[in-house]
This record gives sequence, C-alpha cells and structure tokens, in this order.
Amino acid sequence: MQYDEIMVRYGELSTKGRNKRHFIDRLGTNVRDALHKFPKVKVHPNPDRLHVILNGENSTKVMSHLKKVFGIQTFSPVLKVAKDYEAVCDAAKKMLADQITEPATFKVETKRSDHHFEMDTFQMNRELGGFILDHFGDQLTVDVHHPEITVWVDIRLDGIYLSSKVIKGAGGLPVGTAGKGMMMLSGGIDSPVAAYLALKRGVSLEMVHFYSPPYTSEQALAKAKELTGKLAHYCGSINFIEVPFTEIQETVKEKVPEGYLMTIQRRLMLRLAVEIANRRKGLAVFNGESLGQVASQTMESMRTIEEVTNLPVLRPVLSYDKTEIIKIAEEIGTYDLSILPYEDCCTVFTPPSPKTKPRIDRAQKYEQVLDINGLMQRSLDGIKVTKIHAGDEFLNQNEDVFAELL
Ligand SMILES: Nc1ncnc2c1ncn2[C@@H]1O[C@H](COP(=O)(O)OP(=O)(O)OP(=O)(O)O)[C@@H](O)[C@H]1O
Repeated sequence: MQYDEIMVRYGELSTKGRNKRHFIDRLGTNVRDALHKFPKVKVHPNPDRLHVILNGENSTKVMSHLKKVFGIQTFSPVLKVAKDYEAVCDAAKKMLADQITEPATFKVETKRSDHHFEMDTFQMNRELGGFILDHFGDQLTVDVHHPEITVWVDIRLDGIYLSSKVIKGAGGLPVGTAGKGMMMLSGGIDSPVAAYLALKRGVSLEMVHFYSPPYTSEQALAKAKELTGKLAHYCGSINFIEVPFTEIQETVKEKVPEGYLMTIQRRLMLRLAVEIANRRKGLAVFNGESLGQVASQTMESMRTIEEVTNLPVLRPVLSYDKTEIIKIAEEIGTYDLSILPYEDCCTVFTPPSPKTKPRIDRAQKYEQVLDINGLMQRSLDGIKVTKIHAGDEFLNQNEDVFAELL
C-alpha cells in the first residue's frame, strides 16, 4: 500500500543530552544518503521524530532502505488526509485491510494540535473505534490497555495523519557519531560481521584490505570489494583501501622461521593499518578476530601482534562463537559471498603449525633482519583507494570469476 510519509522514532540517541542535536543531524544526513535514489523524498529531522515525506515515492522501497539505517528504533508509515472525519474513516479502513491477517486487539489513540477541529480526541477515539468495529468486528476486538494494533490519529493544522504499523529499525547509533576507524577486511566470514557491528555503534569505517598478487587473484580482491558494497548499505558509501602485500609476504617467508611467519606478517599488517589510520585521521584499527578461533587469535598472539602500536585495536566479534557470527553474516547478506572459495593472502602464506603463544622478544629479534621501513614504504606507495557505494558489484563484472568456480 502506498503511504504519504514515514515517521521515524529515534533509538538510543534520544538519551544523549547535549549531543542530541548532533546525533539527530547526523541521522538526517544518513537517511538522506540512504534514500538518495528517491529524488522526491524530503527528510525533516525534528527534535522528537524524523519525518520522511514521500511525495509519491514508493513507500515499500523507501522503508526497505530505512531498515538499514542505524540510529532508528522504529518507524511507522503514515497516511495524510484532509481534515474531514469521512476521509479519516476511509484511510483507517484501507490501512487496516492491508494490515490485518489474523484476529487481534486494537485501540484508537488521537492527538490534536489543531483545537479548531470539530471533534476532540475523546470523540475521535470513540467514533473511529466504533467505525472500525463495524467493518472489522469479526477480526478485531478493543483492548485499551495492551492492544496489538494502535491506530494513531494525529490532528494537525495542515491535515490529519494516520498510522497503525510499527516497524523495527536497525537500532544502534547513527554512523559517523562515534569517530572513524580502519577496518581490516579480509574476504572471510568474520571481518564483515565485525565491520557491521562497528558501524552499528556509530563508527564510520574505511576498509583496509591486503592482497598479494599473483598468489591471490583479482577475484579475491573483487570479493572483498563486493563485501564492502554489501556493508555500504548501512552507511551509504565506504572507502576501500587496497594495500599490496606481496613483497612483504615473500620477504617474511624467506627470512623468518616458519613458526613465526604468521606473527610477523600480522605485525606488519597492523603497522600498515596503523600508518594508514594516522594518515587518514582514524582513531582505531578494527579487525574480525574472535578469541581462540585460530592460532593467531590467542591472547598471547594478540598481545605479541599488538605490541607494534599503541593505537587501540578493537575486535567487535571477540567473544562471539562462530555460529553466532555466521548467523549475523546470513542476516546482513555477507555470508554467501564470504564462503566463495577465493584465497586470502593470509591463507596462502599460513605455515602448517604457527606458534599459538608467540613471544614478543622473539618476534622483535626475527624482525631485525627485515627492512621494516622500506617494506612498509613500498607497500604504502602502492595503495589504491576506491569509494564503494551500497550495492556496488564487482564479481559479476568479471565473467571468469564464475568460470573458475565451475
Ligand atoms: N587480507 C586481509 N586484509 C585485511 N585484513 C585481513 C586480511 N586477512 C586477515 N585480516 C584481518 O585479520 C583478522 C583475522 O584473520 P584470520 O584469517 O586469522 O581469521 P578469520 O577468523 O578467518 O577472519 P576472517 O573470517 O575475517 O577472514 C581478520 O578478521 C581481518 O580483520
């Protein structure tokens, strides 16, 4: 059914006191971004509610985009009618016919800011309630205390607004209200989920992806970019930073004892991510590590890798089980992409038995034979940044991607 407006209720941000204005403005910007494909839509972020005026744009499509904007608790599609009781009845009938699928309880709740309207709130509740019972009496019964459906009637100066559905929003905080972070994004299952959770807490992210041609293919890179396109649905667009890592991996493999290959590679990845964060005003590095999942994800290993920086390294999925991570990946639509069998630079160079408790002093000693600054500089010189928008696709532009899978 086509509605006139979507009324958005704020989530957690309504408790943010002095920062409230900043949060609301940011949410307004994010909603406009998310709805940029609907040019007629107008967004009005008011202190108590945000109003999306549809001006004829398809309400179902607009709502499917709104569902992914963080900082929204719930929203309701609204019909606007002339200030006329008959018009209110017609609209209520249309709305409920579209909504009711099984017996339910209901009540009418009216608010009136136009005190010149001929009916007061009490009258409207009673009359419209009676009208609804006349038409839907076989399915609806009145419950004024805990109704399953509330028909809201808002009598304002410019018209009467009706709504009856409450749709759950994405929750969280508006992206961009919690600072900027660098997300280490592989093509795996965990880091896209970690990125989603960071975005949900209001962090604005840039993706840092290490790739090692010819050991890793164009398809592996395309997969990481396409994952970014999926995540961009939650924030409009995301910068994707590809970082060449081949020379580092070849050198580390040649010069470092096998048990420490993974640790030293990770220390270099982290150093690079931190340098990129410093250059691009990032406040933290995020990754998809989950405690105890693999050899590099023990506390000892995390400590030895993290020793190279004092920038916070944040791990949104640290305490999640794999099954919990997979569930979120499925919900946000990244799982099917993540399990495509393209090699990651880490898997290509993973030794058969990496140390699960690497020591800081050993890692430092093995790094002494490496030209860390030179390796990093050459890698940083090869960085490429691409702005990726929601839904951008990279894999299917490349037909041989699928050919290779067959
Ligand atoms: N090629 C890469 N580019 C950027 N970050 C990476 C890359 N490979 C690994 N990482 C980062 O290191 C974390 C741990 O990687 P690892 O391969 O050990 O674990 P994982 O559990 O398979 O993670 P994921 O499922 O995210 O790949 C990843 O979650 C990601 O944040």
